[in-house]
Amino acid sequence: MTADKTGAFYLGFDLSTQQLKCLVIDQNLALIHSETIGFDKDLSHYKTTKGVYLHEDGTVECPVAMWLEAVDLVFERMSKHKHIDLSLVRAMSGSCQQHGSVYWAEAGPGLLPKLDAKQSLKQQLYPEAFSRNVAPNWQDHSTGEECQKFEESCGGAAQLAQTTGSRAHHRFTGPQIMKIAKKEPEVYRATSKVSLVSSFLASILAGEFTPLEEADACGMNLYNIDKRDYDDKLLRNVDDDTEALRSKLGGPPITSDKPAPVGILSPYFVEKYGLNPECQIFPFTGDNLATICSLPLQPNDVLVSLGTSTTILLVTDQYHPSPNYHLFIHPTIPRHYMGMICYCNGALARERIRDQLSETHDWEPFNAAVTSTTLDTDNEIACYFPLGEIVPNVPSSYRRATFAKSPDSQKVELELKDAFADVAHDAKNIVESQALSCRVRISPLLSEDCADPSVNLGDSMVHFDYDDFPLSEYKKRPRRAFFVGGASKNNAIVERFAQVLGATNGNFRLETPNSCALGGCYRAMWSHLHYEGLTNAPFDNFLNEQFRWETDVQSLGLTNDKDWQYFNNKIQALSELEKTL
Ligand SMILES: Nc1ncnc2c1ncn2[C@@H]1O[C@H](COP(=O)(O)OP(=O)(O)O)[C@@H](O)[C@H]1O
Ligand SMILES: O=C(CO)[C@@H](O)[C@H](O)COP(=O)(O)O
Repeated sequence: MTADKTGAFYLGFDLSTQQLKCLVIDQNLALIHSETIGFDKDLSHYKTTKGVYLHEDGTVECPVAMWLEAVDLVFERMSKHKHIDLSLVRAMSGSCQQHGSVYWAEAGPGLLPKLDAKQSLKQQLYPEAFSRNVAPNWQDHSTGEECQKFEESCGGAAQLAQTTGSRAHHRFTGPQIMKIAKKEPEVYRATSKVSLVSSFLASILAGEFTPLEEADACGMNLYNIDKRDYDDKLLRNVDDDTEALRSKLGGPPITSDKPAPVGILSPYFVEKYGLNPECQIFPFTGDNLATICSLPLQPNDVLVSLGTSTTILLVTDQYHPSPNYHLFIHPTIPRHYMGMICYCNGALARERIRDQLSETHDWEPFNAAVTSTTLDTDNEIACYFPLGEIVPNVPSSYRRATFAKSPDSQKVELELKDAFADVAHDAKNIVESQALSCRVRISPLLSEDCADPSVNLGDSMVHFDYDDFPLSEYKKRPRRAFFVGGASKNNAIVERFAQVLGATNGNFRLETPNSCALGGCYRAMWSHLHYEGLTNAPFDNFLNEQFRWETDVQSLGLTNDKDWQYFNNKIQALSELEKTL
């Protein structure tokens, strides 16, 4: 398994909420090894619960010293592994939980290049290097006031989304830094630099402070995506002295325009763990952004994650922001964006209906209803939100209706119902309406040339979230759809989603439990080869050619046009139904 001396290894990290993971791939993109440090288990002296400290006021934070220990521990374990020759590692990259921030003291950045391999990272950096011992975590929801201020400062949620790609969110770094500047002014004054978790880890590995990475910086509510610069109006929410804040943020973020290392691996790791002294460190990014780098996703491809929540990630060249989803600059494809739509009611809502059909929690009766060709739901539409929903942004609610086209206009008329004929209808309708909601929300993010010329939807107007659209907007179909997460194992659910989304170039299922760390490996490899002049292929083409299609994905075939068109009829009905929520 050890690569020969002419071979190469690439490392991809994932510093997530509950663990630090490191994956090793070889030059053929084959996974060689995966090492995990679980925070609660391996570093139990920090007494974290699922990697964090939870406080009653909604504050959620992580101990920075724990992350330093985890970095030493992961290398220590890998250096003892007889199948991995760490001297062959050419490059590293990776991802981290998004939005979290690390606060460096005046002395901090200066300590990084002086690390002594005979001592640990923690001994040398903690606590002197930091002005704060803990980093806010993305689950924090203590910044309500700050979020309100952010939205007011630029004219509301829609305007903030227009400028930064997202409306204000508790977890976003700008409101988090604002809270610290306001409630802990002495800490803020003592802070010389602020890192995102991603640039913190890159700084430790490179042995020097490295600026933020632009794609991850879009998760701060501070970065003006159009101007590709921090927005002074938004910075002023945190600090009137915007120049001082820009300096704390480490100057302009690193862009994806041309892959270049943020540094060479710190001699600390070379000496201590036998790594290659020429190993290049490439920018680290947020975990969702790295996930899209784990697949050969090209513009207009979508990744549908059917986990506890449903999350859609897609690559787009369309900057069409909305307060209901997020847009980030793409980490590796210039002039492209990653759209991210997070639904709250995914698997758990489906499970409730499954359990009404089966006391033993068996999916079979649910699946039989979803795939049934005799169960007539043609004129039914419904929403099932046992929890408050993000998309659309509504409180917990259930709505069922039958619908018909009005005889004298293009309008659709609904008749609200308390229940359908039986629960089997709910099973079919929940999967269809969840998928249809995804279809209408991704459409504005797909390129104009994704429109299917063979269909005519007319120009009646429909309303979703903050926008009115002509129905013709929904002629667009994604290129390819990739399904991941727990429910992607279920053929009935995945096939229905595939029909509704109507990808034109195929549907695929993946088994990628480590997708963000894998994305880091691929980014490290491509960046290294590109930087050394060994490839000039753009990231998406490079990965498309190298990707291990036979082993890493299962093709689910093409969507039948008629199956996709069947759902055209329900778009107006869904729009009308959502108006009643
Ligand atoms: N065979 C199945 N059919 C339908 N749903 C399933 C199946 N297996 C798992 N799931 C769903 O997957 C969900 C968990 O997804 P998973 O990706 O493992 O979790 P997470 O997003 O929390 O990492 C469960 O809540 C369950 O509803
Ligand atoms: O906040 C977000 C995305 O906006 C989360 O997706 C976190 O980035 C998740 O981190 P982990 O649970 O993977 O650590």
